[in-house]
Amino acid sequence: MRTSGPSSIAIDALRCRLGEREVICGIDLLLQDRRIGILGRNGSGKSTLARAMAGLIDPASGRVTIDGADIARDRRAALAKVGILFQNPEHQIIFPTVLEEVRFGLEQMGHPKPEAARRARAALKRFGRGDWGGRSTAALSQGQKHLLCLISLLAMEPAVLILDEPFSGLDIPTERALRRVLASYPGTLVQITHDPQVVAGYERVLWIEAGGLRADGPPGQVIPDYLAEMTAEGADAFADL
Ligand SMILES: Nc1ncnc2c1ncn2[C@@H]1O[C@H](COP(=O)(O)OP(=O)(O)OP(=O)(O)O)[C@@H](O)[C@H]1O
Repeated sequence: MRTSGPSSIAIDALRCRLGEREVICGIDLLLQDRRIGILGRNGSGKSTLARAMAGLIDPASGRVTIDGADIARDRRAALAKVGILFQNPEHQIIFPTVLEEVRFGLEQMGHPKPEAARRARAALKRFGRGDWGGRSTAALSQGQKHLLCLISLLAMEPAVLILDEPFSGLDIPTERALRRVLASYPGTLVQITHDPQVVAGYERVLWIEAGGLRADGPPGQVIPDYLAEMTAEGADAFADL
């Protein structure tokens, strides 16, 4: 892999609107850690922040740069710098065959077709799926589709990989297999999750609340406060029933 250490993700006075709503309300962060978790309740703005970090949302104001590249404005740089894995692989897979799917991102990065095909085959082989090239993407199982999305992203060797709860709904062996693939990823991983356990071993955890940063620090500091608040709210809600 090209990347060997953490990238520098700079989020400056970021505000994002969806329709009439301001969903990210002024976030400033400098992230230089290899493993970063993002926690927060439903609707707090985690996915919107992730999309802005991947350059998929044009901020209302402020900006996100990764290693100096403005991710929303410089699409070619964005493709090399950052990849994002969504919860539903159906939203990510667009080609009828596996090889076309893996090759596409590489072509978008500017690799000529033969080089893109060579890299795509090499990536499939690296993950023990050298025989998948001609397979129909529609015929893959859910777990296989997740793996294909992961291989397609890793083939592009992004400096930063953002995971927007990609493994919810997978069975335990499939999730463990995909996590093993990710554990060896040398670049920066940003993992969005509701489950603090998933990011307990990470270097840094961000807690997003109502579009802002509620807490930021090592997991040992942020997770207990997050759990205490979520548990207390759960108890209150139950008392109201
Ligand atoms: N297209 C849209 N137009 C207007 N508001 C939207 C749109 N998409 C999402 N929102 C709202 O923006 C807020 C943040 O959504 P976002 O998906 O970023 O939250 P989240 O923390 O990822 O939530 P979850 O954990 O449920 O996935 C939510 O209140 C949501 O209802």
